[in-house]
Amino acid sequence: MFEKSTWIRLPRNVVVGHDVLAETVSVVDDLHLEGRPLLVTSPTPRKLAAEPIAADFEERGIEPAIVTVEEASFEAVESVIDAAEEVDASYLIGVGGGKAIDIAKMATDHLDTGFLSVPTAASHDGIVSNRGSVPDGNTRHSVAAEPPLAVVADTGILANAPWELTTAGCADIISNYTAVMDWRLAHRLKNVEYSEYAAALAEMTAEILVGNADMIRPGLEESAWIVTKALMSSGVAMSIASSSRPASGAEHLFSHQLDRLAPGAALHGHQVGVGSIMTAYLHEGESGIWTEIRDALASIDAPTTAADLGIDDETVIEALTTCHAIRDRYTILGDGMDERAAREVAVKTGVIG
Ligand SMILES: NC(=O)C1=CN([C@@H]2O[C@H](COP(=O)(O)OP(=O)(O)OC[C@H]3O[C@@H](n4cnc5c(N)ncnc54)[C@H](OP(=O)(O)O)[C@@H]3O)[C@@H](O)[C@H]2O)C=CC1
Ligand SMILES: O=C(CO)COP(=O)(O)O
Ligand SMILES: [Zn+2]
Repeated sequence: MFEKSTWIRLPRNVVVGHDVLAETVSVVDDLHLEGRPLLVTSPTPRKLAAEPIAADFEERGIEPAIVTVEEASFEAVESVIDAAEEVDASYLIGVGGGKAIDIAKMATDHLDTGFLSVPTAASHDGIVSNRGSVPDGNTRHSVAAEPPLAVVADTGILANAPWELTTAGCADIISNYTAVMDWRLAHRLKNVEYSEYAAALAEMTAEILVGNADMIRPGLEESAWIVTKALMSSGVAMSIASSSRPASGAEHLFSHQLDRLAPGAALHGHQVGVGSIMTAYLHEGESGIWTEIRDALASIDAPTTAADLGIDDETVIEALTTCHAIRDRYTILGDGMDERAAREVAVKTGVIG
């Protein structure tokens, strides 16, 4: 008897383009959301986007509340939950980079309300996904969460964000190549649940981005459009899989370990990009796509070496040889890399000197 079932949760509206920030209230109307919104933002995006959105609500006679978070932490999530209860918020709107959006996402999970995602930086694929990532003790990887009810991605704001944030988002997408390689390996060796649709979508997202890498340049809204669509697709792949597997393999384990060993040294996407160069080499060897991944990252000024990340060689080796143990997720790293082997792959790929 066929008993399989799945529940794929996706945003109802994804609005991307020039000046769409001004459509946020209309997006709320289209969701038939009533009551008072709580805007969750951080200092820079507050002026850029949260306050203009608040003004639009006020013009409609709705008095939004705004809470500003300074760092990604569970204390910040708690403060947002308290603020939402205090103002009796009907729904949340995360306005900012990954920090503001993920804190809104995690708080929403607790409050059982919906939230909108208004990214001001195309810095990683959490802007539309059903995954939330707030550092929790030693845990740095994402946990299951509700995807946003809607996403409003203003390409003008995204194009004017610091270029390094956009290249981090690009690198996070490019790393889908190796994430899917690990997912397929885990499925073949360990019978890990696998979705060809989610894998194909995640891989295609990386292929399209790499194929358009030469069109991705600072300050161009067209570039922001390409990157944002890729981040959306990657987030949808995670929602289809109900897992971050389509977008997170050994390259992410490496990055999460760097978050512990060298906190704040580099952006998430940049770390996973460098990790992807090395894990692609582990999967396919000298003649594999590791050089294409490295060259695609280099073509958009994303880091390709430890030095580019501002992380010393020994920390890279320590992360590479220990990161297999931080999560129950089978990857090409198996039960852990030998130090000499780690040094060899890091040197051969040019990641360390
Ligand atoms: N859910 C998921 O799948 C994932 C979630 N994450 C999470 O996302 C966070 C990392 O995302 P990231 O976006 O790098 O972090 P932030 O939200 O901290 O943004 C990075 C920096 O960019 C600034 N900023 C944001 N938008 C703009 C803009 N338009 N113009 C100028 N500056 C801007 C922020 O300002 P300010 O300092 O004022 O905030 C901050 O200094 C982490 O908390 C991580 O845990 C990471 C990967 C995956
Ligand atoms: O960053 C992510 C996907 O790009 C989320 O992956 P993790 O589950 O490894 O945190
Ligand atoms: Zn990522």
